Amino acid sequence: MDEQGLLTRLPASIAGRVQSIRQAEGTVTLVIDATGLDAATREAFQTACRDILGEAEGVETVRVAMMADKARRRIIAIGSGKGGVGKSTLTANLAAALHKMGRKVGLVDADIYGPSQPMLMSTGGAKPQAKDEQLLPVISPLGIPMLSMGHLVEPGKALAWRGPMAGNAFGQLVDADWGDTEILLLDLPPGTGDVQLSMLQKHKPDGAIIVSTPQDLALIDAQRAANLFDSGKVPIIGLVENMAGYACPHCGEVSDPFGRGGVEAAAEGTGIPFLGRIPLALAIRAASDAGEPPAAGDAPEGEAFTAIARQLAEWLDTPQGAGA
Ligand SMILES: Nc1ncnc2c1ncn2[C@@H]1O[C@H](COP(=O)(O)OP(=O)(O)OP(=O)(O)O)[C@@H](O)[C@H]1O
Repeated sequence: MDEQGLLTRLPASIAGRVQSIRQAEGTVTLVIDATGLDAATREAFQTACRDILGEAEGVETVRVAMMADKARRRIIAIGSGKGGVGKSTLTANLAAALHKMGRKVGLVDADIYGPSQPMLMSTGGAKPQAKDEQLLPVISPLGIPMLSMGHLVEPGKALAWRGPMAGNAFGQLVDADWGDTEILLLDLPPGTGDVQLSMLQKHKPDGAIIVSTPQDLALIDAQRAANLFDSGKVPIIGLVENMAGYACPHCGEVSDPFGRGGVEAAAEGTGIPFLGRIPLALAIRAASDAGEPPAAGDAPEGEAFTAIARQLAEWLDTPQGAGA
């Protein structure tokens, strides 16, 4: 029986609340909107789903996830095996694109080596307030709540931090008062050492995106990042290739200074989804330096970011992304 067929078996009161239903190898996974339901009704809905769908042909297991009234906040980490590959640029633009799509997105810049989000999001110099010992995020000109290591310490000061220290400061950022933020994007420090590991242990993200440039060396590092997330049991949403092909601003010819297709091939080899490529473009760098993420506007250089943000949004709506 297909998913639609399974859905019709459920009473309308439950079926109307089903956010997603997926069936694979005898397991049916349901995500149900539990807004306004009391504990007894939730329990009853879960039991009914298990009983009714468990009787359908070919169904062995029924998994039901109830999304609480206040949607659970999902943390998505953006990582890279090495620095300078565009991890922060991607994170800022994913935040801008998701915000534009109407998602309640916030941004944590955990990059102690070079916190660049204050510049990318035009919040340099802002000092976060605290209430009851909890930090209050700074609101960017785009309306995106954010906190950065750069808001907490002077440039360069956090560089010598070791894992536990960085982990504590990071905990303060993630445990801030994020209000109704539903998606928290996490700009991780580049690399795969104890600093990153301690951050993942402190707050396990719900999913991770890995950024790489097309060079072989960057790809080897990206594989290390994949191993780091695997060992922390963080699902990898996919790989993004940045600085892929250079469009000459004078003649328009596209060249591939770092090769082409390497990240996609690497993704294929490891079974990690490939989310897309972002060209190396002067306009991206100029907009980033000006604190105006291109994905916030309608300029063509924002499109590649928006396409990736759309895939992230889709992943978040799957049972796995919903934490089912
Ligand atoms: N697609 C792109 N086209 C042009 N410039 C880019 C692109 N992506 C990133 N850059 C530029 O490359 C530099 C490094 O980018 P970014 O700071 O995002 O990298 P990163 O991986 O976060 O680095 P790190 O975390 O090591 O500081 C920045 O100057 C940024 O503007």
